[in-house]
Amino acid sequence: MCAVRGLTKTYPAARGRRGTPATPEIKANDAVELQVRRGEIFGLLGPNGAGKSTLVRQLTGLMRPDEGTVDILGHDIVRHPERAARILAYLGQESTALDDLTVSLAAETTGRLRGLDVTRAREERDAVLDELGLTPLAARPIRKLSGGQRRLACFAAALVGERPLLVLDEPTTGMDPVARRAVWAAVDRRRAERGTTVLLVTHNVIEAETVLDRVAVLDKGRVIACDTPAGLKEKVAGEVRVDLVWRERAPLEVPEVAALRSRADESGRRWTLRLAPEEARAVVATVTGGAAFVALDDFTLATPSLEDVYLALGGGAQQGLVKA
Ligand SMILES: Nc1ncnc2c1ncn2[C@@H]1O[C@H](COP(=O)(O)OP(=O)(O)OP(=O)(O)O)[C@@H](O)[C@H]1O
Repeated sequence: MCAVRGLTKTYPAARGRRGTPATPEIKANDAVELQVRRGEIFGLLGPNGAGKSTLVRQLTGLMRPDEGTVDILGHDIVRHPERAARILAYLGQESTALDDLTVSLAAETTGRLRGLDVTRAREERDAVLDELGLTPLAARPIRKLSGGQRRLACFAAALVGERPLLVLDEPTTGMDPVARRAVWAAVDRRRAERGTTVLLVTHNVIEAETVLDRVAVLDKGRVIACDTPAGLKEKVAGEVRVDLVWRERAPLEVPEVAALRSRADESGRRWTLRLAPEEARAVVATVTGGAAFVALDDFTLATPSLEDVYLALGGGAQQGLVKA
């Protein structure tokens, strides 16, 4: 469906103007390889600045790579970037030229631009607005909507005049749970009924875990892991996550607690530890008995989530985990 080989993109260095520092060149994508299968919901996960948006802008023909190839449904997108618009729908992070239109007209116009006749464009517009619960907002200009509503309206427009590949860059940012569910239901429905393939950029690992078939983790422009969520989780399967929430503060006067501190990620009253199962048992025994227990508000033990994988991989410290 979509094959990316050796994709490399470097943003050139910029000389600083008066008072502003110069910026060095940045290799935003470094020999990226990806294979997305038909009908798959494929995720691109990675920290800020990992190179996800740069990658999708090249896949969608909006930016030319320095090196490498992008093949989507047999089309060479690097040589023929204009073909991308015929085979994929792209929802970028930025607001679009549609912002000045009403929700209804944005959806209809997108359909018309994609070659639908007026009747068909209006039928699809009405169906998609209804599906996403946007009918009450149909007459409102997109520019005057809330952030989450605007995002949903742009998503709706992207769905009119169906394309076999949907490329969504952080589609649910700013959305409330009802809108998020509507988005994932719409994505799932298209995949089930029409075999639509979805490439999804996200930071939201918890959300991603439930919708993705496979995920590539990007860090500093390179793919450092690519597998199913379950496959990725196996890589940290030896670990258990222990969350300790203290009532007011950690009882550092208890030597066992003080000894744990260097291994904990601290966030307010919460300590998060990633431990081998037997260590986790020992920690639970310590904090649920004696002086530490008095200071403890809550604790949980959990098997690894995709978020743990993301954190384990995100630092780029475990590059040995790459799996093609
Ligand atoms: N137009 C640009 N000029 C110069 N550098 C850029 C440009 N766009 C992005 N970069 C740099 O390239 C790197 C990759 O950026 P990119 O936007 O692709 O990351 P991302 O993974 O999409 O991040 P985020 O999750 O924050 O959206 C970053 O270091 C960024 O600062």
